[in-house]
Amino acid sequence: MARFLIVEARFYDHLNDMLVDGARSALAAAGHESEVLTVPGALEIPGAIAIVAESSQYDGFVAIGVVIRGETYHFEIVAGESARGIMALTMDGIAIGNGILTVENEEQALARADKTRKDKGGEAAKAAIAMFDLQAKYG
Ligand SMILES: Nc1c(NC[C@H](O)[C@H](O)[C@H](O)CO)[nH]c(=O)[nH]c1=O
Ligand SMILES: CC(=O)[C@@H](O)COP(=O)(O)O
Repeated sequence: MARFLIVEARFYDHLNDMLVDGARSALAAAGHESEVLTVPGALEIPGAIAIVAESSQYDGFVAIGVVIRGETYHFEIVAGESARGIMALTMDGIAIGNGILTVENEEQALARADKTRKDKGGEAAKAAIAMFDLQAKYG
């Protein structure tokens, strides 16, 4: 049994609830514990994981968020930089699954957040577990 922290950017409540539900279900199904930490937006997720990882309290992290394209270049910044930050932490050896949706509209987000459909929260949790398992074997 390992301990995972789900770091969620609570930007769209209903979509977040669905993604977190999928992540928690996948972690529980694999026999792992999970807690949830909420941050304002996807750009805060990598920094939050970096801070909490210093404490060594968790074995892995699941990043959860939703970025929906608006009218400006902001979408590219939030989508790209959150992924870049998470990737950098992954290369530092932190087990992370990236469940930040980067979509054109709410319909796309709903299909991906729903755990009976694309279940991207559950998928990210399974990726975090896979990276944790890899660390346990080779780390
Ligand atoms: N537009 C979205 C954001 N934007 C907010 C940023 O993530 C950040 O919180 C702000 O710039 C302060 O640093 N965040 C999302 O998670 N989703 C969006 O669609
Ligand atoms: C992430 C986004 O693109 C969105 O939330 C921001 O919208 P806008 O570009 O219309 O300010």
